[in-house]
Amino acid sequence: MRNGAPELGAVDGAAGLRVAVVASSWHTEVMAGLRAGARRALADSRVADVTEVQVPGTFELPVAAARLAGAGFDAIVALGVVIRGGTPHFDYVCTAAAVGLTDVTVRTGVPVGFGVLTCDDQAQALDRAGLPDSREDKGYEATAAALATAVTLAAYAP
Ligand SMILES: Nc1c(NC[C@H](O)[C@H](O)[C@H](O)CO)[nH]c(=O)[nH]c1=O
Ligand SMILES: CC(=O)[C@@H](O)COP(=O)(O)O
Repeated sequence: MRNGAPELGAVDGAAGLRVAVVASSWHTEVMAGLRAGARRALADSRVADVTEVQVPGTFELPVAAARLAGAGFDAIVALGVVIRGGTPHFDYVCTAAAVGLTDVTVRTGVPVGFGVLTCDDQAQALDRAGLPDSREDKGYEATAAALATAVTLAAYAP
């Protein structure tokens, strides 16, 4: 079950896009799945111009996305994994990432795929990581969303 998400597949018209994938470094097994899912989505859509940037944590995704959005990329994919601990820190990291990435995409007009898992535990994260036993592939989903948005909005250039 994919919770109503659209079917995953190639994005027509995306082949010539210049795309940056920015990934955080926490929770390496889950992150490997998200990054692989993003690469599958890019390959399915025949996107060849791909730049990968790594940051320490999910909190650092917005500043990296902002810098990349100003560097001429057509779409950005932000990948991160935040797993709840014993304090409210989880809420602050997740909110900062969501608000920060939203600000970047709206302010710059560059589509940003939100590939940040915000999970209560490791099992939830693994189930959404696009790994062999995962039910969902959030890395693929976020990438396909960014590509599709970039293609759609190209017709409405500012
Ligand atoms: N707990 C998680 C973090 N925390 C680190 C922050 O993202 C940030 O790097 C730090 O506060 C320094 O600025 N990051 C994740 O990506 N995932 C977590 O579960
Ligand atoms: C989401 C996090 O930052 C997490 O590592 C914090 O764990 P804790 O709340 O136990 O400090």
